[in-house]
Amino acid sequence: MILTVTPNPSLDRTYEIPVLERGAVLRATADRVDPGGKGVNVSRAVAAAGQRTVAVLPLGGPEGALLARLLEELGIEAAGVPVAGSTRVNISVAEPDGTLTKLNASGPELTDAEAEAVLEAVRTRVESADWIACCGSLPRGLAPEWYAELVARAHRAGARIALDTSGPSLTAALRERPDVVKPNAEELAQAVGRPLATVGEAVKAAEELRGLGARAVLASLGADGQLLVDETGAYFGTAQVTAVRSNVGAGDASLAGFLAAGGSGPAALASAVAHGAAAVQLPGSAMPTPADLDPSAVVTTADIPLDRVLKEPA
Ligand SMILES: Nc1ncnc2c1ncn2[C@@H]1O[C@H](COP(=O)(O)OP(=O)(O)O)[C@@H](O)[C@H]1O
Ligand SMILES: O=P(O)(O)OC[C@H]1O[C@](O)(COP(=O)(O)O)[C@@H](O)[C@@H]1O
Repeated sequence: MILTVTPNPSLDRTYEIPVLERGAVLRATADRVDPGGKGVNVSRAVAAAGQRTVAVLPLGGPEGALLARLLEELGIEAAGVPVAGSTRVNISVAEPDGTLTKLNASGPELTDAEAEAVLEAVRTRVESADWIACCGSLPRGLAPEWYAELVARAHRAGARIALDTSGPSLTAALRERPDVVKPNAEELAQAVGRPLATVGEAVKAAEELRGLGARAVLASLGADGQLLVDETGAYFGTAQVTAVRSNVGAGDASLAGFLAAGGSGPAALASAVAHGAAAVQLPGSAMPTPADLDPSAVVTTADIPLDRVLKEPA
């Protein structure tokens, strides 16, 4: 079972509009609402892959009730922790040329007791979890060390941890030796405090995160593919994509693919790349099912193109 933890989940509302004009009244041509937050998306993708998952998340207010209902409709088991504040709504505005503008709310402030209740919900399920994926930003009220505490407690209980977060909460958790961290290029650059222009610079940065405590680093580099750096070496994976429709949640789909394929080594990297490539070809934050995957479009290699200039430097 893959347990996910999303301390700051969301309802993701996507509006499609012809063009985004500041200061104007804009009419949407279509809109949709998806259950969101990075761990929730990982659970959606793991469930779509046909594997068992439980999503631990604080839920509050009418938005929290709707999020719970949407997860139920998808058949995803949610371990909801009731909180006083309302679950946030994040807005994405999608234009026909593929430009996506995102507005993420800060979400409710959690009390110390609510934050502890989330950790407790994890503790009671840790024994049945093959992996615990801890994902996304921390809501107000949680100290930057909250993920570090979660990693430490889960490790003491014998679980493996995948961590997808950024900034101080990533840095603080590294010393507790998470089994895999999944930064995107921007988060990787931020973590090492310098820009990344080539695949080789990204490999160096990932090695630095290992030096700081991460056992393995799965770095997603947007259109440039993905890197896995672990104790056996470094591997690079790419996949051909014909048309990008929405990259919302592509990193979450990748992490789900990685964990669903065992969570280590080049075969798991190939699964991560296949899931990322499939996710960007689907609308909104839709997560790929096995029918959407094209493993034949994926190439992985230990012969890393170190000098390759990143299309999206970070
Ligand atoms: N423009 C793109 N073209 C092809 N693949 C993409 C593109 N954007 C994302 N992907 C795939 O999805 C993965 C995750 O996307 P990325 O943007 O790196 O993560 P995140 O969503 O965490 O920011 C990439 O490593 C890649 O496999
Ligand atoms: O926790 P954060 O960093 O605010 O991000 C939350 C948002 O990220 C998502 O999980 C999507 O991930 P990406 O923005 O990385 O594509 C949305 O479902 C959610 O609205």
